[in-house]
Amino acid sequence: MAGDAGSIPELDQKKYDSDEQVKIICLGDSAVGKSNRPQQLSTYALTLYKHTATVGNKTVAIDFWDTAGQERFQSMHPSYYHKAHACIMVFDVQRKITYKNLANWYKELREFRPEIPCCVVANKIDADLKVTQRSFNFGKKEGIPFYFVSAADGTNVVKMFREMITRAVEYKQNPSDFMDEVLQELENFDLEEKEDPEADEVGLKTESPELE
Ligand SMILES: Nc1nc2c(ncn2[C@@H]2O[C@H](COP(=O)(O)OP(=O)(O)OP(=O)(O)O)[C@@H](O)[C@H]2O)c(=O)[nH]1
Ligand SMILES: [Mg+2]
Repeated sequence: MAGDAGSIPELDQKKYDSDEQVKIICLGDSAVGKSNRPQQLSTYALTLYKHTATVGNKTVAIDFWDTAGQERFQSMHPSYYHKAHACIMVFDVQRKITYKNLANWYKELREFRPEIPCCVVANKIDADLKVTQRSFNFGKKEGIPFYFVSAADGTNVVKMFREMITRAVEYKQNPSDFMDEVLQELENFDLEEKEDPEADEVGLKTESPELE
């Protein structure tokens, strides 16, 4: 695959310029449950979960971007953030450090995407339901929505995804980010096809799981 990355349609981020395509990214430490799958040696650096939803009277295709591996370096490749319309930040209620690290993830997110909607997800509540009585203040000041979730038993998962999809679509229709608009303008001028420089580094996998 190496050397021919420009021909991988999934990695062509131009598609996110069209009205019907939305990109939502997941951030958070390793093993917080972003992908909700048994621990495995990561073969793929990047997985796109594909989903379609109806928002208003429009059908929208959503790509959920999920990575394995890069989180260990506490930093993501800039292309991960590129053109993202919303971000889901996940921590594990059983591991305090993953909650503390949200601040780092949020800082990096805002460097690349200053205005996109985001939320905080407290995952694995099935392991200890008492945590739902605790209050987690991260993001409160900024008004970032917070969800108690169990990816394992499905609690709040569909609700969270639905709300994030709606917010992503709203953001796309009405970006509050001045830089977004400038970049969009610049891209309209850039008529040349370019090779995707980072595509060599990722193994790509796409999946279409049911959200409900
Ligand atoms: N009890 C419980 N375990 C969960 C839940 N979600 C995920 N897990 C478990 O947590 C472990 C890590 O889950 P992953 O989905 O691999 O976590 P990740 O954040 O995608 O990790 P990386 O891909 O390494 O970044 C696995 O053993 C999952 O089975 C949950 O809601 N409840
Ligand atoms: Mg994962």
